[in-house]
Amino acid sequence: MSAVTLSNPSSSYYTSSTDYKPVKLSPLNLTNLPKLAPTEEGKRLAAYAAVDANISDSSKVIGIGSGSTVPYVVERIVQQGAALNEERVFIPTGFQSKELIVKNNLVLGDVDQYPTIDVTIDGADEVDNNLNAVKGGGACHLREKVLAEAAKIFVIVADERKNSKLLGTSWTQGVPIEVAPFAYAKVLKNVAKLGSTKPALRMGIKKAGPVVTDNGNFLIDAPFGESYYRDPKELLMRIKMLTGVVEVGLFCGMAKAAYFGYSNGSVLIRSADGTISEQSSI
Ligand SMILES: O=C(CO)[C@H](O)[C@H](O)COP(=O)(O)O
Repeated sequence: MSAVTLSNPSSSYYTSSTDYKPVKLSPLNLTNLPKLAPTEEGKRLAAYAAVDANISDSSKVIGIGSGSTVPYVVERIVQQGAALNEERVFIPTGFQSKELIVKNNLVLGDVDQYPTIDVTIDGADEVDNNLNAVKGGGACHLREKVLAEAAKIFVIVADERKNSKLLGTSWTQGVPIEVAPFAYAKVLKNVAKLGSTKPALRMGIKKAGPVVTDNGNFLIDAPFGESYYRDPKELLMRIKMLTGVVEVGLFCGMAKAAYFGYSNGSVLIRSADGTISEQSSI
């Protein structure tokens, strides 16, 4: 992979800010890695950059999130070496990440044993300019939120398609809401009253009937108009107050940073303190 520096990125490409002045970080050295399709390349870049910057020798309890970018997170952690990883415990956010941990011979733990996690790295469906995220496209957001909240450092990794100014721009299927099964019809009515356009029970593919989460619950996808996404925290609180709702896939004010991998070989890093950094790769 050749070194790419985005010398003059269009501001709207990355951020709504017109005075886009990224801090340039030293390049990621990724020589001798197999070539991937462009989007996969972006996911791998984001994951590797996030692991390198956030998982150090002193990170002993690590939360592993869900989604298509997370296998690259585990791949990079494994590359840190068996000696370091033998001293670590890995906490999964669901079936997929549990499998990743076990198949890579990492030590499996759970959040009830380790209610304080050093670092959790997770994917997202969409992230806005203020690091608010929609999660739950993979139906794991209850455990994901517990692990994000338990973590001293919570970091999001994704490819460039997830980088938005405002939630609801690219992720149009709505806010994922985990609900107690017997209450789903009532919650559907009540999210509609809150202003959701066409909320729907998420149905299984290759399974008759609704998606059932790892916690035995159902999911509602509740789309909202643009104005609601301008204050995602308010929207989160209003949905969370509905009786029967177990957890809402809006993560507000939780992430320390989001790493977006671009198919041109660069990573954009948005931090909670407002810093925007850019890392190329060689
Ligand atoms: O929140 C999630 C699961 O609940 C995932 O992190 C999110 O859906 C991203 O998945 P992918 O990388 O496969 O698009």
